Amino acid sequence: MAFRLGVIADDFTGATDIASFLAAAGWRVTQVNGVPTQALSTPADAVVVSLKTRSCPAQEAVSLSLQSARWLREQGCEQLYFKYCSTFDSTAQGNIGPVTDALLAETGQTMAVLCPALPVNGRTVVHGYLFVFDQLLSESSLRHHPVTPMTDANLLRLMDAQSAGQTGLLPLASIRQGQAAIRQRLEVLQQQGCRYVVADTLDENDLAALAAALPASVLLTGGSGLGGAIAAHATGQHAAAQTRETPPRAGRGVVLSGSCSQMTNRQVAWYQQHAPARALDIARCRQNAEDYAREMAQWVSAQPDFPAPLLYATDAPEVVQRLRQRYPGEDIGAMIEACFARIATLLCEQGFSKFIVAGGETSSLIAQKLGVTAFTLGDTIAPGVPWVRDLHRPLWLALKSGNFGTTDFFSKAQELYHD
Ligand SMILES: Nc1ncnc2c1ncn2[C@@H]1O[C@H](COP(=O)(O)OP(=O)(O)O)[C@@H](O)[C@H]1O
Ligand SMILES: O=C(O)[C@@H](O)C(=O)COP(=O)(O)O
Repeated sequence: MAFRLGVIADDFTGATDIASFLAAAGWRVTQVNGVPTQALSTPADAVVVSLKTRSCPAQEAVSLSLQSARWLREQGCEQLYFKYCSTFDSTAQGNIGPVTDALLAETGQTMAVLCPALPVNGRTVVHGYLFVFDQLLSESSLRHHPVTPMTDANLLRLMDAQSAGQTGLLPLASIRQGQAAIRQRLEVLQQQGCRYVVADTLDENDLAALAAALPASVLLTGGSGLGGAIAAHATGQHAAAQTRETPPRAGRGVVLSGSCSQMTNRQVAWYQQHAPARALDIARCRQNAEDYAREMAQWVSAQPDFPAPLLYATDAPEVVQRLRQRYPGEDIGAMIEACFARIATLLCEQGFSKFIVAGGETSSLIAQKLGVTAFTLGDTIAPGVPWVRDLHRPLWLALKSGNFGTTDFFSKAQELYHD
């Protein structure tokens, strides 16, 4: 069963993000979680594999990405797309570089394009520097990310540091001259020995120009912007008129926030004014994770009058930093993720059917521990954040990337419920 694009996403929020953009262009999208073991059974234009490989050891990320690539190609995928964060979230060791290198070796392609830009959410690339709205990545709140702090905005330097080859630039001037100039520039860079090409991108027109010009011989990597543009180029539509499923009002829900991004801090502060909210006590969680998770799940359960109480670990960068210093050498982030995942599992066992989750790592672990193996796409709450439903049961999730959505996001998600 041939299909156009096989996407390997390095976290679950990123996967639902790109799936929503591909679907918005009118493509049929199948989204599976983890390396699939069974053959594809439904016709699709794109298949998205969600992994949790952004911050795990590079070898593990490479292995899971290669297994996914092989499965996608066996199923008839024409072109691979490695989806990572629009803010290039990675460490000096990876995992964007090592996974890109492995995929190049696997496909026999000799060049990869790097296009994290997502203009609709303020991510642009100019002269190879990544901006978050009007701030350089390294001056934005992403410099304080608890797991992958981004302290350099130069994508060429970042890629050179974590990969085996050399990176060149496809400048805005070439992109704006159109297909011939783009291809010519790629050839020149190839002759100069570049394996990776950072694409400058300011707006949707630049993404469209790239989508039209990039040859099949180039490995596609980046954010959801280029993915959406490729689908739109194929269908001729940007926003296909489609009605998508939304969660029912009936059934209990919860908001679990494990992101410490600037936007999530605002969203948590806003939502605390509208619903019962409780902060995770990290010290107690550290002492006895199982008992503490049970206590928190009980607290959520004991708020039956509210459609979605909030539990959060979300905090300001200086608090996160202090916590790190207090427990040196401990992976506090992973411990908090595990606590949220346990709470989600306990609530699911009690019949909770709607989970609104903030944070990519947090969302990935929760979806894995809830045993969700495939999603079906629902309505979009904010650009890049759709509701998704477990393909096999009436369990709904809204998996929000740290920095996506407006201040009232958690309420906006619930405004889409249907009677
Ligand atoms: N108060 C806190 N102190 C330290 N780490 C935290 C705290 N709250 C959350 N974290 C961790 O920070 C990380 C946030 O990453 P993630 O869930 O991907 O959010 P984002 O989408 O903002 O990147 C997770 O590993 C989470 O467990
Ligand atoms: O591309 C993006 O920005 C998102 O899809 C994404 O991957 C964000 O990651 P998190 O902020 O860690 O959720």
